[in-house]
Amino acid sequence: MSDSIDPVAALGRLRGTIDNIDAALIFMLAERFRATKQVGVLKAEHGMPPSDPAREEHQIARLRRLAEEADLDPEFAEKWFNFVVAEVIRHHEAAANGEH
Ligand SMILES: C=C(O[C@@H]1C=C(C(=O)O)C=C[C@H]1O)C(=O)O
Repeated sequence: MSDSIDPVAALGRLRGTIDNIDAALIFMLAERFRATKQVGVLKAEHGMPPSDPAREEHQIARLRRLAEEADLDPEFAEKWFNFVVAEVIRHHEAAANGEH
């Protein structure tokens, strides 16, 4: 019966799950940036442009498909991707300017 649920305990359990997911996201983002920073160095060393719009277009299409499958708003998935890529490009430009 829902009356027998302790709402404070339920909130605590859900927040524990949220905190674990937030921690996993931070670790995954750190790994992603570790990889993209290496891409930035590679591009800087070989005179390649920081951004690759064709690659990004493919990634966005793929992420939107995955988001739909996962019942996540594809618009949000695209916004998240563009937010992360903007930071990646900033790193790549810094690497190209010898700031790494
Ligand atoms: C990491 C790269 O550089 C940029 C950043 C991307 C990303 O963060 O996924 C994708 C394409 C590029 O605009 C790459 O070219 O693979």
